[in-house]
Amino acid sequence: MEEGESSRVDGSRAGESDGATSADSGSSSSWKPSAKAFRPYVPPPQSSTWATLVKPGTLRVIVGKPLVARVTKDILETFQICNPNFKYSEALNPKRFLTNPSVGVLNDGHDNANSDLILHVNFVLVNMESKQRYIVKDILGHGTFGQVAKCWVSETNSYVAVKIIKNEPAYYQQALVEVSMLHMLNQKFDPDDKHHIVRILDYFVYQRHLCIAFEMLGSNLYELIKMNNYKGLSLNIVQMFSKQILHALIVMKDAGIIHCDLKPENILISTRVKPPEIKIIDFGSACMEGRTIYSYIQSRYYRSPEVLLGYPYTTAIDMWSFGCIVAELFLGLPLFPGASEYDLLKRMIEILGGQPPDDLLRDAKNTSKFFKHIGSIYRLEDDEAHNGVTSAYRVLTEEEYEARESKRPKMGKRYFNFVKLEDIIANYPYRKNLPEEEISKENLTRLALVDFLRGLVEFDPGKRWSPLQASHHPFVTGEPFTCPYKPLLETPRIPVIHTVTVDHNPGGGHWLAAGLSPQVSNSSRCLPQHGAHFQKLWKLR
Ligand SMILES: Nc1ncnc2c1ncn2[C@@H]1O[C@H](COP(=O)(O)OP(=O)(O)OP(=O)(O)O)[C@@H](O)[C@H]1O
Repeated sequence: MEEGESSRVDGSRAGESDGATSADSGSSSSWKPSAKAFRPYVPPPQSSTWATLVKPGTLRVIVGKPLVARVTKDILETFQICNPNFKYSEALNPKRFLTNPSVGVLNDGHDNANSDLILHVNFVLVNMESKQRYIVKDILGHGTFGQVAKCWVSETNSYVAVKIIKNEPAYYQQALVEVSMLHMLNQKFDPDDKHHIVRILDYFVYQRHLCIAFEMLGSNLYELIKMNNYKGLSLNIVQMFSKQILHALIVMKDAGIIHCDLKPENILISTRVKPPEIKIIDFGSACMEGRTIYSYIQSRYYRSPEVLLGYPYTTAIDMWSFGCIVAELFLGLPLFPGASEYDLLKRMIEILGGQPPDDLLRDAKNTSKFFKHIGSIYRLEDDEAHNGVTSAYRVLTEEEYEARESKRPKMGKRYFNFVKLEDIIANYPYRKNLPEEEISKENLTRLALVDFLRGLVEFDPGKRWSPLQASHHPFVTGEPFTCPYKPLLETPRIPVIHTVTVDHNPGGGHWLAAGLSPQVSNSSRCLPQHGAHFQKLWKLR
């Protein structure tokens, strides 16, 4: 049984293949009963229906596949011959629930105790205004905001993913923001679908649930790593995905949108195209730059230092998460798998050999939770890598943290045999089948990767590279890596008032979105530099 399967249905699997059989035909009249749904025929007492005859699957245990195929062929006619009173009624089919729990306790019995709409296979979601029907076939995922269902659209002969938001005002409102931001990104910033952002197709309210239809995508990057047994992906794939994610981040920065939850689970592989293409999904936590409301954002492993410390944040937080994702694609494991926020910060400090800059620590709200202000200047342990940077703050020891917070911080296992980023990347085992002559090329690309990551997982959000700057790095462009990359400064953006107006009456009405214009920025080039960091990088070869 696959992960998550047990939670799908009350015991029985809501199989994709079942759905596909029915869906591919596009009509319920050609529905073929599943072989799993049979038990040997027992003459019914009087008038009987399908529901009284069919109990989920015993026949499969008794007979093999070919026999099942024969027995199930013309099954309705066979039943009719055996018992002329037999009537088939699809309405009486046992429902295969996709929502768990499937007991209707809210919203006149439509919703379960978690405010989720109770779905079953062949449940029909309807946009009442356009009359567009979405036939639910399976569940693709659950999340904070609700459920995502795989739905068949017979008019287009295709599947779409419909996110069905929980029937609660806060989720409804936030989901409208997702609709509005994605619409703006799709229509104004990426009309030709070239920037790796999921397409929104429709939105409507059904049974008091906001439903958002998206293009159907495939597995996410976490699943890809998992399928690869948590081994890292090859550098050319990491490079290809990095480039595509940067495309999306450039557009998002131009639009002034912060995703706020970038992680491998929210990057999906499109099944439509070859070579594989990824798309960013889940704008359910997104916000506009300069209008940041929430402080508790980003999934922990991908959380930026400024969010952790409670410092005003910008689109740069997505670049931090992006850096964490790129490292994870290469390593197969998260770079900073913090078991707690304290553990997360300690890991950042250990791996990067530094700490957030003093001006950030001075102004951040949560500094005292993690740092001690020692007044006199403190010389960081890893001076070599940071050219003798000093600080007036020292990170608390575990004991000091415990004394302050009255609880011991959770500390996770260290997975890598090396501590520093450079060493972790350089010593990561080579792919099994890597030819000898490829090794020096691989080493050089690894150097480029370290240099690339250094610009992304940079403590200082002001120094962290923008997506455009990062997109010119040799690791992304494939140019030979000859020196540490120094991006050109970006032209400051002319401040634009970003307004995201949400249509509070969805169902096919008008879209109101932000009026923005993308800003053109300088391209970047690599300037030679021969600092300690560069020499250290070359030593790795
Ligand atoms: N367009 C899509 N195509 C295929 N699967 C999708 C699509 N959109 C979402 N999913 C699946 O549904 C899951 C949940 O979607 P999403 O992340 O948008 O919901 P959420 O409620 O915001 O989740 P979270 O709690 O992670 O924020 C995803 O992890 C993915 O597996």
